[in-house]
Amino acid sequence: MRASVIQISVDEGESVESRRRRAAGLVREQAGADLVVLPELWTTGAFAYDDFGREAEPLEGPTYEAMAKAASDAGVWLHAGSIVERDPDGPLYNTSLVFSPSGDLAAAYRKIHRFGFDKGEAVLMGAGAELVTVRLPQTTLGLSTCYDLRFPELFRGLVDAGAETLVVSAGWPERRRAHWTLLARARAVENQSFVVACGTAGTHAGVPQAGHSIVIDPWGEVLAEAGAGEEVLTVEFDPDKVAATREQFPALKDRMLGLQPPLRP
Ligand SMILES: O=C(O)CCC(=O)C(=O)O
Repeated sequence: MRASVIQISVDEGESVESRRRRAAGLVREQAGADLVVLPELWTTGAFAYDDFGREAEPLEGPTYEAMAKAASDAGVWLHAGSIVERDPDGPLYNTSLVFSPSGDLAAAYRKIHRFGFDKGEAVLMGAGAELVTVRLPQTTLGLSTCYDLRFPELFRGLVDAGAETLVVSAGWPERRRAHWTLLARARAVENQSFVVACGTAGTHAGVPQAGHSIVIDPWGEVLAEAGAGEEVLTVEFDPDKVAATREQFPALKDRMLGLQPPLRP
């Protein structure tokens, strides 16, 4: 299986419209890949909180249109990263879109863990409530977005729902790059799954982005890692390695579910 991870640069100097055109062009160039992945909020930038309201779009808005067409032009499964979704009956959401090679929407995932504590995304957006997996011919994807990476129970839930390849679409800041790499590898090892983690390059809203998109196998080995700048990371991997790893080292079978807190403090 071949995956292309598009670590696009998100900088204020470029308009959203121009970046959308460029992203669509980069997706088209990946014809022949099985899976193409874009990062979180690459239209506005994950930290451009002031732009969220202005750039919010309905689910089937301009980014949806451009990405559906790019997926079908390239004939690839496309995780199109996330958009600021304006729900007509509710708040804004940080919503990831996955398209099939015919350009149909296969899944939408609303980010569950919002970043910012008591500001930014955490107050500007609503929280998703549903885990989302997507069945591809070669593997089952489990979807997550950026800050979700810090919450291992979300990934366990995805694995319980059948995920074998955990996709992390992110706009992770350079300041915490060490956490990004460490947590991505931990999620791969503990879940005996591939991790395909796609971040952004560039600087927006004064926040330099980490880049360093990374693809990790179920044993925790790094198959490919990007640098800091804009880059398309292309990697081949064997999806059967998930079943083989889980069989050879069946740690997931030793889970002790329903542990109780201590009886005495
Ligand atoms: O958890 C982090 O350090 C970064 C999270 C983040 O930037 C986000 O979720 O947008």
